[in-house]
Amino acid sequence: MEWGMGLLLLMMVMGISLTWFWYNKMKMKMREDVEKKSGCGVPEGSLGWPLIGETLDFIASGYTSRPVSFMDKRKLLYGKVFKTHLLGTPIIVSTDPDVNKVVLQNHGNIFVPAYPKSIRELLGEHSILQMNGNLQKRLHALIGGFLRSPQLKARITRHIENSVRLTLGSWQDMQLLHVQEETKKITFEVLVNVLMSVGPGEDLDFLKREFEEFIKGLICLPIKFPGTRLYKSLKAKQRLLEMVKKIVEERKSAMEKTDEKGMAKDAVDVLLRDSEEASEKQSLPLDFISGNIIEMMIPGEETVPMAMTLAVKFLSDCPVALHQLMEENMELKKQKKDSGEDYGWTDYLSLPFTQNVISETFRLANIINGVWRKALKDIDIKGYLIPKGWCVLASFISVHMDEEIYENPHLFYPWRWEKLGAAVNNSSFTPFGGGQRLCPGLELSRLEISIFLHHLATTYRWVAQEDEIVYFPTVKMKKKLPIKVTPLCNYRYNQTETLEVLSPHQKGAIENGICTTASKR
Ligand code: HEM
Repeated sequence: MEWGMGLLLLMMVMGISLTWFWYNKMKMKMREDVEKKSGCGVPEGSLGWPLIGETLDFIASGYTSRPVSFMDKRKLLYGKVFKTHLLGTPIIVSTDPDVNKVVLQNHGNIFVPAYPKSIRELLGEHSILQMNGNLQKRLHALIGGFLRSPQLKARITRHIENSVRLTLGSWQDMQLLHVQEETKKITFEVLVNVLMSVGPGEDLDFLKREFEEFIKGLICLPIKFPGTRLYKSLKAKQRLLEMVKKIVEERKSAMEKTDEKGMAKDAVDVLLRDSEEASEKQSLPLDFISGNIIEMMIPGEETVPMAMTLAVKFLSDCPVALHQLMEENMELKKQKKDSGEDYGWTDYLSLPFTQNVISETFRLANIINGVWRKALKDIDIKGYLIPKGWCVLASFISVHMDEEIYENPHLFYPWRWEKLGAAVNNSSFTPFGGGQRLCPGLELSRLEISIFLHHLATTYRWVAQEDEIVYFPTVKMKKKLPIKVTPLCNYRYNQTETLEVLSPHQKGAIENGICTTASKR
C-alpha cells in the first residue's frame, strides 16, 4: 500500500515537472518565432504557474483597497506594458495611455473583443458587445444616435426625476437603507424604458427577476449542463428572449398598421425602423433585435447604480465636497422654485462642481477597469510587439491611478477637474472606453447620476456606515453601503454657516416647504 502511494506520488511529481518543462519550452519558442519575424520585442513579464499563471495574485489584489497593486508591481519590474497569464490566457497588459489609445481606436481589423468563455456563451455571437465590422458600426451608430439625441434626453429627464423622487420618497420611513440596492430600483426602470418602453408592473418585475438570474452567470465556470450556473443563466436568457420577442413582434405589427413616423420612443423602435428602411438583405431579423435589446441591458444594468453608490460613498467621506455640492444644487433648486420652471436636462448637466464630482467618481471607481481584446495579426505599438492570437488588456484603472498623470491619484479630489478642464473622454480618462466602441450610454449615465445627486443632496442629509469597496469580480460595496437619512427640512443653517438639527418645535414653525429651511438665502 505504502509502496503504491510512493509510486503514485513520484508519477505526479514527474508529471508536473514534465508539464512545467514543456510549458516553458513552448513559451520560449513562441517568443523567439515572433521576435525573429518582427525585429521588436514581446513585452517583458512572467507567465507565472502552469495553467493558473498569475491569476491568484490578480484576484487577491481585487480584494484589497488597492486593486491596481497587481499592475503597479509589474510596471516597476517590466515597464508600462508587460506580459502575464490571467484567467487561463497569456495576456499583454497595457498601463500606457498611448498604447491603450491605439487598441481602442482600432477599427476591428487588428483587435477584436475577447471576453472569458462564460461571457461569450451568454452573449451569443450576434451581440453588439462581441460582433465586429459593419454590423457593429451600424448598431452602434443607431443606438448611440438615439441615446444622445436631445429629444430622448428631454423625455427621459421627466422619467428619471419621477423614478428618483419615488425612490427617495420611500426612504423617509426607513431606519436604514442600502444605497446599492435602492439605486438599482431607479436605474433598471429607466434602462428598460429606454430600450423597450416597459413601465412599472408585472412585466418589469419579470424582466428584473430573469435578468438578475441571467447575469449571475457572466463570471462563472464555463460548464453547461442542468444544475450548473451557466445552464441556469442560459435558461433565464431564453425566458427573457420570449418576452422581448413578443414586445418586438407586437410593435412591428403596430408599425405596419400606421404610417405615423414621430420620434422613435425606444431602442426597439430605432432598430425596427432601420430594418424597415433597409433593403431585404440588410434588414435585421426580429430574433437579432430581441437578442440585442437584452444584451444592451448588460453594460447599463450594474454600472450606473454602482456609480451613484460610489458617488454617495466618496461624498460621505469628504464633507467639504458634499457641502459644496449641496450649495450648488440648492442654488439651482431655489432658481427653479422662484421661476416656477421645470428642470431641463441641460440644467442638471450645467452644474460644474457636480459634474466634477461625477468625473472624479468615475476616475476613482473604475467600474469597468479595462477592456480585453485579441490581436488578429502581429502588431507593433510604441516598440512593443503584440503577437497574433494574444490577448491584450487595456487597463483603464492603471491610467486613472497613475501618479504621473493624476496628483495623489488615490484621493477623492473633485477640484482637480477645475485645473484639468472638462472631463471629456481622452486617452488618460476612459471610464467609457473609446474609439468605435465608446459607450453609447455615456451621456445618459451622466444625466441619471446628476439627477439622482441633485434630488438626494437637496432632500436629505445622511450618515453612511463603515463599508468597503470590493473590486473583484466587479466593483461592489461589501455591505451595499448602508446609510441613515434625515429629511433636510429637519435642518437649518446656524450663524457659523453650518447645518444644525432643528427641534420638532422649530421645525413645526417653518412653513416654507421642504428644503428652503436649509438654504442660506
Ligand atoms: C456608469 C455607466 C457606464 C459605464 C462606466 C460604461 C462603460 C462602458 C465601456 C467601458 C464600454 C466599452 C466596452 C468595449 O470597448 O469593449 C461600454 C460599451 C457599451 N455600453 Fe456602456 N457604460 C455605462 C453605461 C451604459 C448604459 C446606461 C448603456 C445603455 C443604455 C450602455 C450601453 C453600452 C453598449 C451598448 C456598449 C457597446 C458598444 C459597442 O461595442 O459598440 N452603457 N460601456
